[in-house]
Amino acid sequence: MSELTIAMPKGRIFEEAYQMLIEAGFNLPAEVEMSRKLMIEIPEEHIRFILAKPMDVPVYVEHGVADIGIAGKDVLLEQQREVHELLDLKISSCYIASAGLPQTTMDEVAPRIATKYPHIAMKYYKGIGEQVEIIELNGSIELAPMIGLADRIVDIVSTGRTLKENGLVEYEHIADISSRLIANPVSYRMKASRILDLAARLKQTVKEND
Ligand SMILES: Nc1ncnc2c1ncn2[C@@H]1O[C@H](COP(=O)(O)OP(=O)(O)OP(=O)(O)O)[C@@H](O)[C@H]1O
Ligand SMILES: O=P(O)(O)OC[C@H]1O[C@H](OP(=O)(O)OP(=O)(O)O)[C@H](O)[C@@H]1O
Repeated sequence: MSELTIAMPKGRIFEEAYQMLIEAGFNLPAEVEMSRKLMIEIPEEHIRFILAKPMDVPVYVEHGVADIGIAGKDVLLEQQREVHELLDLKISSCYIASAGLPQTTMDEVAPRIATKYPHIAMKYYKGIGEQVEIIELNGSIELAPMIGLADRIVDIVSTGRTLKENGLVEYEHIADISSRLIANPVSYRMKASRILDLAARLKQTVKEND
């Protein structure tokens, strides 16, 4: 059996993705969930996990050091990498929206948009014919309009709690997001049967209304 290297995102996607693999019948030790190891071999399953930052998963897969990986659609839309998207796992569901202080307009010549998704934001505003200035941040995006750094933000919304607690309102719904199974195109050809088997088993565990 060929060996499969799987890039898993650390953080909020990991637990749900890991549970899906277990439900799909993979014999994975609980140690994987607790461990601080960044590379974990599971010889009985001919699987090796790489635990990466969520934004880096498509990098490992594109370069072929991981055959497959699990990544948020937000990351895939932002990075536009050469990877195959095989399956919507329907976990870590959320959406990307624009938001800002209540009753503000976008009247400025080039409104300032704070985001950690500069490509998604630029593409969205270009698509609606709005010229904007993008201010790239790495987190706590909601601070930007509160403190006068930006007119709007483009960010993930899940429960809406962060917006609400910071006195912001949502303006535009930009894209629905969930986690996807992705594959390196060469691995997909060379290890087709293993990858297709894993994708089919995972597909059976997808919860339609997650
Ligand atoms: N509030 C949320 N609810 C559900 N899913 C989310 C939420 N925020 C992000 N996600 C999804 O989970 C993915 C990873 O989020 P996570 O917060 O673990 O990573 P991150 O923001 O890169 O974190 P960090 O930089 O803290 O490691 C995102 O790419 C997105 O697909
Ligand atoms: O609608 P909610 O359920 O409140 O979730 C949305 C928040 O979750 C994410 O932040 P995260 O927790 O990843 O922190 P960050 O600010 O460091 O990106 C996102 O950037 C929002 O701030």
